[in-house]
Amino acid sequence: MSFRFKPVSQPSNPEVNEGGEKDKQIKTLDLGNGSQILYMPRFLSFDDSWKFFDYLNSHIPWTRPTIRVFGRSCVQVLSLFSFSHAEIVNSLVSLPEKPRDTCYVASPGLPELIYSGYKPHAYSWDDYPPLKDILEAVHEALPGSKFNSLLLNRYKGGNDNVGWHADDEKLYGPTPEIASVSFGCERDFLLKKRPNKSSQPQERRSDDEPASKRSKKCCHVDQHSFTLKHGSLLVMRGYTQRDWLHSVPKRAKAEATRINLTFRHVHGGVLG
Ligand SMILES: O=C(O)CCC(=O)C(=O)O
Ligand SMILES: [Fe+2]
Repeated sequence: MSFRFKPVSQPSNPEVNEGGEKDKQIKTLDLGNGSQILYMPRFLSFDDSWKFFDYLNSHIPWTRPTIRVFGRSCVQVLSLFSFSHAEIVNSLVSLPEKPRDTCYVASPGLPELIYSGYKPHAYSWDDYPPLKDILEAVHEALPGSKFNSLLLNRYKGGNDNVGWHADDEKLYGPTPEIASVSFGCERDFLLKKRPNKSSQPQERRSDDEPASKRSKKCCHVDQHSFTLKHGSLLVMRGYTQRDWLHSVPKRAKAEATRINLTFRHVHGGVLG
């Protein structure tokens, strides 16, 4: 199964902030010190994006890894030896290890991905042809980039989320480029600067300003937020994974499902 579709084309000058036509809009955000974000709200058309959403929702082998924990009070856990084997087994409950469904797709011969202590099975692109169509569109929009792996996330409502983290695993190299395509329910994507180890404020600050104002100024440039739209593409580049954290927080009002694809390049495989 493969979809024919037209990616919304890129404006001739991708450096232009909020380029001419609404369809072709690209926003670039320079985070400083060699980190950049690029955002195309209408990367794929509305209708194609719903086709992809329906396909992915029903065909991807989504899993939500669980951990088995003893479902009694902590005090009782301390005296586990007083329970029979059957009692212990009956008391085990499964808790979600990740608050969202995930799946991993990768080209053959790549080093295994291990993240947050979890080693996902690597599925093949050939099993899910529409993923190859989306990959092709991403490559077309980002000339010179080459992605060979994909982490998929499904958020089945406002409780599903991803906490603050950076995708800074060694196998992505020192300056990973991550291309993130979103379908379905809009969710907030937050970025915040990692604490500066030297703890020296980088901005000039005026000491006769009230402290509340100073901290407001400081936090303003150290945090950014995007509402990731259906069919959008967000790219994290340069040192974003080294210097910034990102998250998709819980949102009580986001009742519908969102599917997100994050394309990455793993070093050291057949494709190098
Ligand atoms: O869902 C998103 O937009 C972000 C997902 C993410 O950060 C990840 O998979 O590492
Ligand atoms: Fe991430």
